Amino acid sequence: MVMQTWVIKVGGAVLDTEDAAHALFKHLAQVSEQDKAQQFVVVHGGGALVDRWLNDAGFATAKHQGLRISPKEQMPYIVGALAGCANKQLMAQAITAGLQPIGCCLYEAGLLATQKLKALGQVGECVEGSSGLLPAMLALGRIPLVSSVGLGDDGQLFNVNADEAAAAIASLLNAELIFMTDVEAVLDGNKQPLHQLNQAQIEQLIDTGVIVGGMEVKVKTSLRAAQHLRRGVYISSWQKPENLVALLNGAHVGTQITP
Ligand SMILES: Nc1ncnc2c1ncn2[C@@H]1O[C@H](COP(=O)(O)OP(=O)(O)O)[C@@H](O)[C@H]1O
Ligand SMILES: CC(=O)N[C@@H](CCC(=O)OP(=O)(O)O)C(=O)O
Repeated sequence: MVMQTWVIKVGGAVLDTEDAAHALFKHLAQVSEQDKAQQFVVVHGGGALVDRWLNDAGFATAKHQGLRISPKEQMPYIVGALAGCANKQLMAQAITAGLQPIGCCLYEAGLLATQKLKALGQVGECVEGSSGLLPAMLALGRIPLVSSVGLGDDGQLFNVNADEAAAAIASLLNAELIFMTDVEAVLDGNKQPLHQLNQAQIEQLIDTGVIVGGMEVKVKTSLRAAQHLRRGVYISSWQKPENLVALLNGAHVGTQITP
């Protein structure tokens, strides 16, 4: 059987809406049950949880072009929130939805991390590692649930943006890539959904301040991934789990970022 692999990135805000992750995983469980030729890797964020944990610990936190500046002393909280709390809470939702997840971070998935830019502290970017375990997990019929915490070959911990982590994993597996965020689509200046975006349109929307913040990282990462994978990448919302099913069935919902 020729398997089609999907990397589904779920924004961490899904944990702040009761039952949202459970509903999303239930839809995924149904598709898995119906179509054995599709396999899934879920990559998750947790930015909102990191905000709360850092605030509770008395730290100020700031972002530079959508990336959280990550000083070394904040890493225990960042790693705890992402690879600990968010990962395990999502596992719980996946299990009760009927899936058999395996929680892990980028290292087990086959990616190493290196420092992105000195000024950003422990913000990492992915480089290919060795002997990733994702194919083995998938062959066992399990769903890898990957946090965006990275490790360097020198043992340093890194905070990788979860959109970038998902794109790196899609590239590693030559997989289809879907971003499930908290908006149904990328919106234009009049808050209307955009169904398709290419490089020139993206640059124009960023230059005019229509696409900002987390969405700027997401569309830039999507464009790079689409160009590398040589196919469209989708952005849709976990608030509409039926959209995920539609995308897995080849329908066109949300925003398609074209190479
Ligand atoms: N043009 C845009 N269209 C849609 N959302 C946008 C746009 N510009 C900025 N955003 C913001 O980006 C957010 C999604 O990015 P982010 O919070 O990083 O999501 P996630 O946590 O799912 O990765 C939206 O909730 C919205 O506030
Ligand atoms: C470097 C960087 O920005 N890391 C992100 C990782 C989590 C993330 O990306 O979470 P969402 O997908 O929920 O936004 C952060 O610390 O917020």
